[in-house]
Amino acid sequence: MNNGYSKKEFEMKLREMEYMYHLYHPFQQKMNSGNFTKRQMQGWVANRFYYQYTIPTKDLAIISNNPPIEHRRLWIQRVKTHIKPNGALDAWLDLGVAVGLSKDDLLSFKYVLPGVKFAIDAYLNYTKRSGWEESVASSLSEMFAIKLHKLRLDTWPLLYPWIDENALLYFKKRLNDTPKDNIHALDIVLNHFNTYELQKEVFKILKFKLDVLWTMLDYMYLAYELNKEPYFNIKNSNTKYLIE
Ligand SMILES: O=C(O)c1cc(C(=O)O)c2c(n1)C(=O)C(=O)c1cc(C(=O)O)[nH]c1-2
Repeated sequence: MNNGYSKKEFEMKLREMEYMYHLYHPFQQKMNSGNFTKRQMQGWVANRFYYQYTIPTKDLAIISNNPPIEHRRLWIQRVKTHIKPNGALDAWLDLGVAVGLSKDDLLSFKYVLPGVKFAIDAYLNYTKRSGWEESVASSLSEMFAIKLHKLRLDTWPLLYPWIDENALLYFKKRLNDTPKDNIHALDIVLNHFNTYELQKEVFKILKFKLDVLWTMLDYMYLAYELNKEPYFNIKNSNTKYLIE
């Protein structure tokens, strides 16, 4: 074992960590079962937009940490798929409009809860100060996202018929791009982290990322399920995180 897991075993161990994925968070489970109110859907879409918006910045931070040219070439594609015209970010803005928000609402980030922002910023800051291979490892939670994107595409038209089906394009796009992104990221991680000590580090990194995703939903649950947004108990606090 001191020599580390084989690539196959290592990948299996990483995939086993799926049980902590935000798929199993009660807020996400409520969304998946079709029981979200319109306000909860709006809250999720507006808060998640900050994640979407940060992802390409995070990918540029990875590139700024000097991966070899062949990896830079591939990694820059991730940035492009998100920020190009009619790319993933535009698709998420369309989703926002379909759930009753304006693009300006999303781009102002006025509904982003502080706890959600702190969690996402922690991810971005991690990639700014870590080696590029470590940061690539932190993207691996995306291996588990494919199931979620597919589930939303399959079930939302029935569960949430008030959302225009064309606005689900974001999930279609990610279903197309995520498998390619995952193969590249996993290839880097499996090759680079090739001793037990290094592999143990990757388990910690992936757990950190799972914590980021779970924590985002904790704060949304507090605000949109339990109605305890920041300063909720303070009279005249004039809180601006709530969506009417
Ligand atoms: O809807 C989801 O549950 C989900 C999760 C994740 C993830 O696990 O980080 C990503 C995405 N979606 C996603 O759409 C996306 O573009 C993405 C990029 C990354 C990353 O860390 O580089 N994660 C995710």
